[in-house]
Amino acid sequence: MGPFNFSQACILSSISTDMDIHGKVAIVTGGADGIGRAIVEQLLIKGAKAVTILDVNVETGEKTLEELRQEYGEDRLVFVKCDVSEATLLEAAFASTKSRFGGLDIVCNNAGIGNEFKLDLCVAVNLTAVIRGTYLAVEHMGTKNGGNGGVVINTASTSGFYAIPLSPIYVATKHGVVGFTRSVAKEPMVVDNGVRVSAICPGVTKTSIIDLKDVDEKSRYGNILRKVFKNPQGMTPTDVAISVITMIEDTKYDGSTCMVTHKTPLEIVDQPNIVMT
Ligand SMILES: NC(=O)c1ccc[n+]([C@@H]2O[C@H](COP(=O)([O-])OP(=O)(O)OC[C@H]3O[C@@H](n4cnc5c(N)ncnc54)[C@H](O)[C@@H]3O)[C@@H](O)[C@H]2O)c1
Ligand SMILES: CCCCC[C@H](O)/C=C/C=C\C/C=C\C/C=C\CCCC(=O)O
Repeated sequence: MGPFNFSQACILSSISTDMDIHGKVAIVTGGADGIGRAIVEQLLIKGAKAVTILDVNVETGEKTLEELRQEYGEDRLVFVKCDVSEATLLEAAFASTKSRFGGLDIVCNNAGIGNEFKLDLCVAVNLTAVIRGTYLAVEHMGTKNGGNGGVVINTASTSGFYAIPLSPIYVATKHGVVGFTRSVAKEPMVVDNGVRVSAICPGVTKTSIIDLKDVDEKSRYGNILRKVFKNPQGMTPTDVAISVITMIEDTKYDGSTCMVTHKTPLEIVDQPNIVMT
């Protein structure tokens, strides 16, 4: 008898099928702007019945709501002001989405900030809220909880795979999302509830986050980081969102952490083959 192997012990017990987004209900955190907004739009293009945007930025959220409603219809989109770092607000937003639309099928835990000089907030938004949002998704979509199962896509980053000496805290949160996603995707309680969990790990993407506007001039490396991100080569938010849609639809991506950059198309990044004994 060989050594105990956690991965083998957690063999997936349910067989999942590809998802048709048409008619589905989704939540996208950080959906007011950038990559989140592009995910919302791609879900609507794919025929989602309804999408709830959760975002802390009311001005941008309402503008996005107005613009996307004009394009895709009044009844398919809701904006809920929600700071994802506040557990009670996040819980309430999941509950209200489910009761309003009669179900929930897709959750994109995407909200994030680039300002690592606010340590507690950076961890709360980029990591803790992703963990909480994943378990809320299981609670609301799980087959053992009266749901139909569903898909969770967490937004990590290519910086979830390697070191960036000027941004250790941001990088730590993204490594956290990668490790959490790989693990929770195989957690028996999650698998048995028919919920597929994966992470998208984009490289540099042209959004407001890379302006690092709220980073204090006096913070260490703040100005250098702003220079690094000035006129970068990078993807558009829509490039990333199209990859997210592929991951939602195709069960090939279940439990995966996938990189996409302006140089490489969507690609599964496997964890090192280390057997825990
Ligand atoms: N842009 C990039 O180069 C890049 C690369 C890799 C990963 N990412 C990740 O992609 C995700 C989306 O970032 P983006 O580039 O679209 O940035 P963005 O700033 O354009 O969008 C982020 C959205 O999240 C919202 N948000 C921030 N804090 C929040 C909170 N506490 N509660 C609710 N909403 C909140 C913002 O208001 C904004 O609408 C983030 O997790 C980011 O770390 C971005
Ligand atoms: C190189 C600086 C990394 C800065 C991180 C910063 O604090 C936060 C940035 C926020 C958003 C950008 C998101 C991800 C960056 C992803 C990859 C960086 C790739 C840099 C490179 O390899 O050139």
